[in-house]
Amino acid sequence: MDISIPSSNKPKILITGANGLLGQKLVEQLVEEGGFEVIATGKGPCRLNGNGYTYQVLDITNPLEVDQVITRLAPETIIHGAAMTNVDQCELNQEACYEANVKATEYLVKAAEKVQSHFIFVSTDFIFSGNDGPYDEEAKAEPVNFYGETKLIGENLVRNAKTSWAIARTVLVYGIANDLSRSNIILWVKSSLEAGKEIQVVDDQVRTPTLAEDLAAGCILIAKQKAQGIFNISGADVLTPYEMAMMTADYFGLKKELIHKTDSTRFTQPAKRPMKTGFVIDKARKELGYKPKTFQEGIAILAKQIILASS
Ligand SMILES: NC(=O)C1=CN([C@@H]2O[C@H](COP(=O)(O)OP(=O)(O)OC[C@H]3O[C@@H](n4cnc5c(N)ncnc54)[C@H](OP(=O)(O)O)[C@@H]3O)[C@@H](O)[C@H]2O)C=CC1
Ligand SMILES: Cc1cn([C@H]2C[C@H](O)[C@@H](COP(=O)(O)OP(=O)(O)O[C@H]3O[C@@H](C)C(=O)[C@@H](O)[C@H]3O)O2)c(=O)[nH]c1=O
Repeated sequence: MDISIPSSNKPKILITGANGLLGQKLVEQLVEEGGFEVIATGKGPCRLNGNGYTYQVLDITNPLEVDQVITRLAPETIIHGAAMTNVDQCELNQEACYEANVKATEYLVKAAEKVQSHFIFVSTDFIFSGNDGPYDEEAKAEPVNFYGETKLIGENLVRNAKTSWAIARTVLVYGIANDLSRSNIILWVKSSLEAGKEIQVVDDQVRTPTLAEDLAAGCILIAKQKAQGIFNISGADVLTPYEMAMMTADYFGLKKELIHKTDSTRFTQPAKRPMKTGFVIDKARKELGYKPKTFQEGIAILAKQIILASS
C-alpha cells in the first residue's frame, strides 16, 4: 500500500532504502525542513513512523519497477542509500550482493538519466584497502571484500552517469531507528554488556564512526546545494572499535571488564575488514558547511533516543 499525500509544487526528492537507518533519518529531516516533497521508497511495507511523506514500494532489483516509479514520479533529486549492507552476508552470498549493490544501481542511474534527476549515491570506506587511512576524496580505491567491490562498481556507474551526480562516502554508521534490519556498534556493545555477555573487540582497526543523523544532514546539504562530485561525510573522531566500546560502556555505566581487547588476527569475520580507514572531512566542511557531532555527543544523542523509544 502506498501512503500518499497531496502533491505540491515543491521539488521532489526520492529516497531508496527509506526503511533503513540512513533512510529513516533522511525522511525525518527532510520532512522537518519542508523544502522538498519527500518520496520514501523501500522493499515491502513502510516501516517509517510519522507522516508528511509519500511511501512507495520499490524493490530496486526489479528493473521494470525502477523504471516505472522513477519515470512516473520524475524526482528532481534521488538519494540512493538502499543496499545489501551486511558485509559478511555479501561475502557469503555474492550473487544477491551484486544484484542489490551493482545491478540495482545501474537500473536507478538509467532511470535517473531519463528524467535528469540529481543522483546522490551513498558509498563507503570499504572501497579502500585500509593500508593507509584516513582517506581524502582523491585516495586510490582498493577494496578487500566483496561488499566493498560492489560499492566501488556502483560508484563508477554513477561517475559515468549522463545526469548530475554526487557520491557521499561514509564510515561505520551508528544510530537507532524503527524496526532496523541490522544492528550497529553502539547498540551491539550496549545490549551485550547489559546482558552480561563478554565481548572481544578489536583494537587494531581504525574508523571515523558516523552518527546516522550527521550522514543524513550531509546528504541533504548535497541535495540542497545540488553539489557535484565526491564528499566524505563521516565523523571526525579517529577511533578503534575497542575505544568506541569502552566509551559506550563508560557513558551507560556498564561493566568494562566484559570488554576484552583483541586484534584482527584473533578476531576474524567471514569478510576481511580494511584495517585503517576513516575519512578526512575538510572538503565537506568547507564546501558544504558539514558539521558532524563528536562520538561522545553521538552516544548522548543515541541515549536520549533509546529512552524516548522505550517510553
Ligand atoms: N551502516 C554503515 O555502517 C555504513 C553504510 N554505508 C552505506 O550507507 C547506505 C545506507 O546504509 P544503512 O542505512 O546503514 O543500512 P540499512 O541496512 O539500515 O539500510 C539499507 C536499506 O536498503 C534496503 N534494501 C536492501 N535491498 C533492497 C532492495 N532490493 N530494494 C529496496 N530496498 C532495499 C534495506 O531494506 P530492508 O530494511 O527491508 O532490509 C534497508 O532498508 C548503504 O548504501 C550503505 O552501503 C556506508 C558506510 C557505512
Ligand atoms: C561484531 C564485532 C565487531 N567488531 C569490530 C569489527 C569492526 O571493526 C567493527 C564493526 O564490525 P561490524 O561487523 O559490526 O560492522 P561492519 O560490517 O564492519 O560495518 C561496516 O558496515 C558497512 C555497511 C560499511 O559500509 C562499513 O563502513 C562498515 O561500517 O567492530 C569486533 O571487534 N568484535 C565483534 O564481535
